Amino acid sequence: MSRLQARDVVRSYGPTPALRGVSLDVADGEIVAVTGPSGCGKSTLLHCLAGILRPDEGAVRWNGERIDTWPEAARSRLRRTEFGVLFQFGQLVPELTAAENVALPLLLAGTGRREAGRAAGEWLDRFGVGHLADVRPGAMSGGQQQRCATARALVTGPRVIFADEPTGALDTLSGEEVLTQLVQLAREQGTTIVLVTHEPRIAAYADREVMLRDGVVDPTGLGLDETLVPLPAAGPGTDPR
Ligand SMILES: Nc1ncnc2c1ncn2[C@@H]1O[C@H](COP(=O)(O)OP(=O)(O)OP(=O)(O)O)[C@@H](O)[C@H]1O
Repeated sequence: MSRLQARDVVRSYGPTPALRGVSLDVADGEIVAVTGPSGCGKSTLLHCLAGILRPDEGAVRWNGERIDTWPEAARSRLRRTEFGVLFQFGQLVPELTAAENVALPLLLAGTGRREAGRAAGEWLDRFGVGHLADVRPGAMSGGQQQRCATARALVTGPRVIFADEPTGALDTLSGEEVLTQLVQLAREQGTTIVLVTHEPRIAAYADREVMLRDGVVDPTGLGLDETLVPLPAAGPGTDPR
């Protein structure tokens, strides 16, 4: 079943069109990579799906309900509960320790301090950074910060993780390690992932790749201009039989 759906989504920034009519269905537990060249609208689509941006036209549905028409407070609540977001730079709160950062979404959702602390420790352990529980982001490597940020995105048990180039700031090895862990944990819990990336190696972790080009889904899926794709020869005299 497709629990997350975009229908004919159009979005511009002033005079600049970013999405020119994108439809996408994401099934429960599916891992979808959104790829395409720089500026093709990947981040805008992710932000529209996650309820961060509102489309100018079209609809975004979650569980069959239109969320793009919800007021900001309701969309923001959705992002604290059923949705989780993860960006290129983990955006950890610099004044808080790793454990406090990971516990934060739970505390905001009303979980008690003790339970939030316990869950934060458990998630930091799962990402191999339990020993950094009392360390602040400034004293961690980029990879360690991103592991903490990933733990924070998963701690509330979201149904969908929206990740925008989540490993883009890391070297290849650290990036793939973080991603492997994210994908493995998501698969264990049946969490859906919508992942924006321009790296084919990263996209290969997904079940499916959706390629955008100039604000629309590329029907060739190859990033090629359809008019340049050679068609099989046809017509009189060209029948290969
Ligand atoms: N805040 C903004 N203000 C004005 N134009 C914007 C803004 N954000 C994006 N755009 C424009 O919208 C289009 C789509 O941008 P978007 O960031 O969605 O693409 P992208 O595929 O994610 O790009 P990249 O891979 O470079 O991050 C681009 O032409 C971009 O310049």
